[in-house]
Amino acid sequence: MNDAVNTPEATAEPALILEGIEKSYNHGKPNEINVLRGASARIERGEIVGLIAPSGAGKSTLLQIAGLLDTADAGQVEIGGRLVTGASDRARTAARRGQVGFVYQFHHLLPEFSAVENIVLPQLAHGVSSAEAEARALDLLGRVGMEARAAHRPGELSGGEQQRVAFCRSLANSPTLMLADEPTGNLDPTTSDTVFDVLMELVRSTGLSALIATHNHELARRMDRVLKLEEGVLIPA
Ligand SMILES: Nc1ncnc2c1ncn2[C@@H]1O[C@H](COP(=O)(O)OP(=O)(O)OP(=O)(O)O)[C@@H](O)[C@H]1O
Repeated sequence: MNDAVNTPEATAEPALILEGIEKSYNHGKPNEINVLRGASARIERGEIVGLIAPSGAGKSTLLQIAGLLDTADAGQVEIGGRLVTGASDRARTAARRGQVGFVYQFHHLLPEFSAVENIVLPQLAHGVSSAEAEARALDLLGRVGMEARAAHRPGELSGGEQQRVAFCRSLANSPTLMLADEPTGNLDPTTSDTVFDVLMELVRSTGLSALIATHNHELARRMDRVLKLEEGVLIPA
């Protein structure tokens, strides 16, 4: 196995710093809801951190802000040592595409393309040559035990296999940080267990940092440490 895909540097800045993140919805209205009330966290390079929270506590909101898909009302986000709060939309988009890989509960793979093509396409959009993109896609598929399924379309794969491909796609452009929102939440418990192991091995073998939200406390315990989102702040679990 080739470990050169994304090796963290010992002296590198933390992968993610969240400082005093606040977020409300329906601001100023009777139904205003203060979801995040000063959430702070620091994820070092190569660290895998679990995020647990009761339903509706604001886990998806937090991940979207950390991944620059949404903006906070207050507080700061730093990715790889760069302060991205207050940066232009263009700079935020560049930081998101270059540094963050997302994994969702549902795979969102393109149904008309094969597994390998689903991982190649984001790289082509990033200016990588097709030969290089295919080599990287096949390397990633090999890491999750899917090399024999590379030519299959999502509809020809099981739910767990589809999710493995989605993990690879999230790493297509060599991010430094993976953000995952219930990455095995739509799978049956046994498959979820196995596929979660595959995800952990993939993250570890590529030296990535990750923040992985799950309702499953057993899965959370497999990570380096766990944060709990409670009353709008992050506390050690
Ligand atoms: N765009 C929005 N407008 C208004 N309220 C919203 C919006 N998005 C989320 N909320 C509310 O903010 C709260 C947090 O939502 P969020 O989706 O972050 O929770 P969650 O912890 O991810 O929940 P779950 O585990 O059930 O997915 C919820 O009460 C939700 O209804």
